[in-house]
Amino acid sequence: MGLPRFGPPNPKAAVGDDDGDSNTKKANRVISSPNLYVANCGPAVGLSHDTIASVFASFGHVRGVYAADDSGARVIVCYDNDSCAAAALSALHGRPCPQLASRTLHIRYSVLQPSPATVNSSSVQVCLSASENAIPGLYLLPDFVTPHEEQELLAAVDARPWISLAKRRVQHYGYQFCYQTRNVNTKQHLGALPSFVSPVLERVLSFPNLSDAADVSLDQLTVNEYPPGVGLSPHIDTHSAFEGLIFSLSLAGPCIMEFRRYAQGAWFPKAGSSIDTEPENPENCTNFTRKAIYLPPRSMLLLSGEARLAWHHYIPHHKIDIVNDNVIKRSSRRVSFTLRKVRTGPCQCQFPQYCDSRR
Ligand SMILES: O=C(O)CCC(=O)C(=O)O
Ligand SMILES: [Fe+2]
Repeated sequence: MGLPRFGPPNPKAAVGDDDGDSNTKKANRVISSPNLYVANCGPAVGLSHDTIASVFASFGHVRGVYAADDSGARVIVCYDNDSCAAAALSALHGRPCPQLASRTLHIRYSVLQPSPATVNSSSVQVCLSASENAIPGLYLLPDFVTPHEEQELLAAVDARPWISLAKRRVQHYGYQFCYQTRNVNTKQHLGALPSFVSPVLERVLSFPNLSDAADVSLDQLTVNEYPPGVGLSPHIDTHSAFEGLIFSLSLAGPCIMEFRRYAQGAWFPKAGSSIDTEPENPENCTNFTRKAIYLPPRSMLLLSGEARLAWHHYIPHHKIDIVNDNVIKRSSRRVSFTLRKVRTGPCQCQFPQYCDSRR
């Protein structure tokens, strides 16, 4: 389930701002909350959530400290009641705090935000290994290619034409992927996968965790190049388009990948619409379980079974990721090689609510 949601503070709710604005002061007197929005404070400025919690705990029981956004320098501190928040605000706002590296904190009351659009994905616990993440069928192998091989793969794709999408660039091999239908045209074979990817394909054959029956005759490659701050919307790779194993090699830079298991399956019909109309954007749906994993450069991710068929995967649109209180900057680009096998018959999986072959 998503974490508690706290919107940005009401701009009229600032307390102690010395702006002499009588409307602001009036608003300050009437608005209070057990939640504080604290700026100039967070992992990006060297203050862990635990350290922040211990300082704010002098004013009452702290229920939690959450990232307020993806800056790493603004947090939400939640108390049990308004009076603790008021005491912390009046003691700590606007002056250097010796226990927090003498930073001057800027504190306002925060308000609960009803819109799901601001769910803060940076505050989900990010796992460093697939076993810790514990989604059946998800595997991550670090150092799948060497730094030298990484440079060769990047040089190979940079020597070939990129297709520019709105926010990122792509290349397709084997079969063209169509973003409108989220499918491939199986009648239009572009040819064998290029030779620069052969060492990767060979190594995939000995990927641990593959069953003897696994079909790893991968025939479709999509190369994605993400600039910093660009991610990918939540999606399940179309069941009818691709078989059950999806490999994704990360190159040049890291990211986190979030996984969401939606209670309503993969189809989000808008209220009043028929099941055949355009699905609602899953980012507007809130009823899901979430997990996240850190993908370092040169690692290979395998999505199989439940992880491939029933969980949406998503790359948050962040310039930094917060992993165990550490701020990890997205580099100037991340390039991924997604390797799949195009499906020829309908999917007959165990997850009909996520399967377009059953619609
Ligand atoms: O960039 C990645 O690692 C994932 C790409 C992806 O999910 C896709 O192309 O469907
Ligand atoms: Fe995908």
